[in-house]
Amino acid sequence: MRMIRIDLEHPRKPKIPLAACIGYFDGMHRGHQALIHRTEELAQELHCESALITFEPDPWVTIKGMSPADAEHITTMRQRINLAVSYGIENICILEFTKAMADLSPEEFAERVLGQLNLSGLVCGYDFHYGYQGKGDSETLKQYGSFRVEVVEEVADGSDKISSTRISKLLEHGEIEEAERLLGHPFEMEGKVIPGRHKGTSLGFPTANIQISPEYLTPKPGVYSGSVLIDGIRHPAMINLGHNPTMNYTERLSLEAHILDYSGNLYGRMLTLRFSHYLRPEIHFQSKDNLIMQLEQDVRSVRKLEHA
Ligand SMILES: Cc1cc2nc3c(=O)[nH]c(=O)nc-3n(C[C@H](O)[C@H](O)[C@H](O)COP(=O)(O)O)c2cc1C
Ligand SMILES: Nc1ncnc2c1ncn2[C@@H]1O[C@H](COP(=O)(O)OP(=O)(O)OP(=O)(O)O)[C@@H](O)[C@H]1O
Repeated sequence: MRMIRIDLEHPRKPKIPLAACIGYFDGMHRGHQALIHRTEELAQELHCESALITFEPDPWVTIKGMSPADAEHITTMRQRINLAVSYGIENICILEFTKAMADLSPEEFAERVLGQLNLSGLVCGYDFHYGYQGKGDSETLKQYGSFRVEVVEEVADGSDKISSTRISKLLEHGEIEEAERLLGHPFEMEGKVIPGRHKGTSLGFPTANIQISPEYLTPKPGVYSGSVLIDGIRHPAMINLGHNPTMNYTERLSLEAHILDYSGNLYGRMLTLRFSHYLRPEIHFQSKDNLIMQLEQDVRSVRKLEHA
């Protein structure tokens, strides 16, 4: 995989011709995957490499002045890149999306930004808009670009388009199975394992505490069944996104996982928590023993759901 960073101040031109798709691609859902698939076909047809063009930061941050911490996503930039590569994309082009770039007219954007990319073909969705006030679309791309433009029709599920917004809402309501169906892959949150307060160990349920990237949206707080991949082995896990009211209340939401059938030191490692089912809300128990009884019940639920 090759990373190509594009900005307005330092124009450059990669030597290899590219067939690319363009967008923000939060979640890399089934609609986005349709674009990737078409891009790979086009790359073969035009004898060039495949690429995905995306923006940093989120266009909402640049255009609407939203703070980066308020722009919440299903996937981090790192996950979007890894997913694109896992679906076969060879080059990732990141546009440094400044106010100056956002203010370019559709014609200027096609020339000064896309013109830097040695494009033979460009794939976009039927509703893709770009350029100052979103005035550009696939027709202006055909008009101003010196490459072939392909438009992918709407990928819908039921009567509605599959969209990042639709999937975000499902996650905020804890509807993990439905989110996974529209994503076309499991919902996962990744982060570094940081020290907790060692209360979990005293309960008989040690946990890996995950540093939550500010890039993420907040899924519905509560307890989930899921799994974690460690050294090539997938372990069932029970995940808590909450405030730990019984043992050690924390103001900020904490994300932690008790990994079944695993003992070892995970501090400092990157872990990817895969969410598969919402189990229950977090409960403020009257005693430590009641919490332990509930956690034992949660282990049984996880074993059943994760077939472990
Ligand atoms: C799967 C799971 C479910 C949990 N459910 C609850 C709960 O319902 N109520 C609660 O007060 N704490 C709950 N906790 C939090 C634990 O009580 C405990 O505070 C935490 O695991 C200790 O974290 P530490 O590693 O920072 O010491 C849960 C933890 C896990 C891993
Ligand atoms: N369901 C879909 N069907 C077809 N094309 C889509 C679909 N969802 C997004 N696209 C296209 O994929 C590209 C990347 O989408 P991007 O995430 O930038 O925009 P979006 O339309 O805001 O996505 P979403 O609606 O999922 O938030 C764009 O060209 C967009 O038009």
